[in-house]
Amino acid sequence: RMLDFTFFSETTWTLLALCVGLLLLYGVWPYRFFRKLGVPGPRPLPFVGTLLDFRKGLLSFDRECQDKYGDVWGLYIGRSPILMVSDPEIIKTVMVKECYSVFTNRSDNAELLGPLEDAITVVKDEKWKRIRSTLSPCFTSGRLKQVGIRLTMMFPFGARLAKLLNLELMPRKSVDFFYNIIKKFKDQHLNVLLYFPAGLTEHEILSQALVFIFGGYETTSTTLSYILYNLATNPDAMETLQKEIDSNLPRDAPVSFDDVVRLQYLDQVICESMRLIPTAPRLERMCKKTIQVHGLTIPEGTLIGIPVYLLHKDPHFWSSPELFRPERFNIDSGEEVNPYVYMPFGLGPRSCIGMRYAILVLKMVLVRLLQHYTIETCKDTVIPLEHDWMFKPTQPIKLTVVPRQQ
Ligand code: HEM
Repeated sequence: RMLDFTFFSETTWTLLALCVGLLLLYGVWPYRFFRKLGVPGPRPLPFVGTLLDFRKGLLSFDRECQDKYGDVWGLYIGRSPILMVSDPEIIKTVMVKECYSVFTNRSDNAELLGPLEDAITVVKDEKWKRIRSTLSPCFTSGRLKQVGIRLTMMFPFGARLAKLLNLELMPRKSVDFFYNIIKKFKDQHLNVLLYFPAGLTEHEILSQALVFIFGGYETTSTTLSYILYNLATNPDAMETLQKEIDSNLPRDAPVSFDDVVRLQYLDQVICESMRLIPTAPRLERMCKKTIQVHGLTIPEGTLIGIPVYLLHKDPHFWSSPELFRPERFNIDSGEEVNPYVYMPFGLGPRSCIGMRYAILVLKMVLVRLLQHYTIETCKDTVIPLEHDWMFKPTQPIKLTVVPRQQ
């Protein structure tokens, strides 16, 4: 049946067509951005940009782009451009050299308001510098030594937290929930404030406490499960590690900070696991001032994306990148690690503040666990590990824990 065009008047049709036209124009308007800059990249679709390409998987998509366009390419997350960079020299400038002057902040994250608006991860410029320098002394090795053995005892509490935190994003309700718990705790035990250096307001202190719970717990436990997965699928490495632990530490004595620092192979296992499966597969920095970097003009307001996962597996920088070979991190191995293509905890002044603490926790837990158990694969273990587009394992990681003979 023919459409009845007389249903609307001519003027209405014209207005409708104009609206649709304007809507489409609105949808594709931002896509001039990289064209103007001369930066190549996959063709974006109206409104969604290049988001649908993520269905191919983060690594395959980034690898495909790098193969086609080189070390600098442009993507669109919806209508927002993101300039992807995999060139070590540009990465060095963005993350380290010009961190304070140009690339100080991450993207604006409108969701993190309320209790988290003062969080060190989201605050900007001078405020970030003040909070960061106030918190940094909490993470020196001297402070970590004080924390020492007590660390491992915090895990049962953490397990309960994990259940509550098993949420995709950070819904306001649960953020408020934790904020109130910490506030109550603080009000009842005023002396905990003594552990915090002066210079932060109460809201700022509580925000940081929240960030440490949200940002520190999940990352550490995810990293731990990847390490156990890599050890289980590489039994030779597991055996070497257990030998190192057994020959250096008595089985039932408490494990100290100095004990775990001495274990070199343990350190290499952690480094290699975080190379093969980085917990944070991409990093970002916002450009706050137009700048020329190695011949590339980056306009103010451009978001830079660093494809960590891609860099960690780039055959230009790693031999047999798909293999789990902790030895490559041995200083005597003769294999050089380029610091600008290896960044499991980020890079430069805005890198992870909890890195040393997290590594200490991982080492303590691994030592205690592997003294008494061997981790093995079972029929339900998915090999190789598959990730969804959000970089979460598509299937839960299932392993067998076998008690060792005493
Ligand atoms: C294995 C566990 C962890 C991993 C893999 C990890 C990884 C990261 C990464 C990749 C970043 C972004 C760095 C960048 O943009 O250059 C980051 C930032 C951060 N992490 Fe961690 N992290 C871990 C544990 C922790 C822990 C235990 C804490 C707290 C006690 C923590 C606190 C933070 C904070 C506060 C930031 C933001 C720093 C800033 O903006 O100045 N992280 N982390």
